[in-house]
Amino acid sequence: LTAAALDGTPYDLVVSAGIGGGFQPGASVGSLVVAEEIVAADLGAETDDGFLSVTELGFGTVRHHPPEDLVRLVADALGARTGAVLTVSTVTGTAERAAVLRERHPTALAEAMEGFGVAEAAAAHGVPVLEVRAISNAVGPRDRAAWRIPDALAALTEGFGKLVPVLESWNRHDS
Ligand SMILES: O=C(O)c1cccc(C(=O)CC[C@H]2O[C@@H](n3cnc4c(=O)[nH]cnc43)[C@H](O)[C@@H]2O)c1
Repeated sequence: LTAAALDGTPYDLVVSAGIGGGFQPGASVGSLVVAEEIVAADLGAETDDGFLSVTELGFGTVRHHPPEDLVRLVADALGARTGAVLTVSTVTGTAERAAVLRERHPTALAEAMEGFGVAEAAAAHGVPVLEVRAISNAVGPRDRAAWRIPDALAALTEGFGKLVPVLESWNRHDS
C-alpha cells in the first residue's frame, strides 16, 4: 500500500481473502462469507468483570466496516452470506470458547486470523477493505481431520472468478 501510494498509483480497494472457520449453523463448510464488519475479537484485556476490548479500555478501534453497497454486490454475485467476520489470534478449539464469541458477537458468521490487520493497514491509507472467507471448518471443538481446506479453496477460487466484474464496475463514491 505504501509503495503504491508513493509511486502515485494507489490502490482503490484492499481484499483480505482466505479460508476461515464458520459459526454453525449460519456458515456451513464449503460456503462463502463476506464481512459486513471486520472485528478484532480478542484484542483487549481480561478483567474481573470480563473481557474489555481496546475500545472499551479507551483507545483504538476493534471494528472496520467495508462499504455496504460493495458487500451486498459481492455477496449477491458469490451467493455468499454476510455477517461479522472475527479476527482471532488463536483458532477456536472448544465449544465453550465458540459460545463466548457468539455471545459477544451475535452477528458473527466466521472467524479467521488476518482480516483486522489488513483492514487497519487499508484504513491507514484511506482505502476501503473487503473480507471474503471460504469456510473450511466449523468453529468449535478442535477436529483437525474434519477441516476441508481444498474444498474451501476451490469455493474461493470459483468465487473470485465472479468477483472480478463486480469489482471492476464498482464505484466507491456510490457508497
Ligand atoms: O491446527 C492445525 O493443525 C493447523 C494446521 C494447519 C493450519 C492451521 C491453521 O490454523 C490455519 C490458519 C489459517 O486459516 C484460517 N482459518 C481457517 N479456519 C480458521 C478458524 O477456525 N479459526 C481461525 N482461523 C482459521 C486463518 O485465517 C489462517 O489463515 C492449523
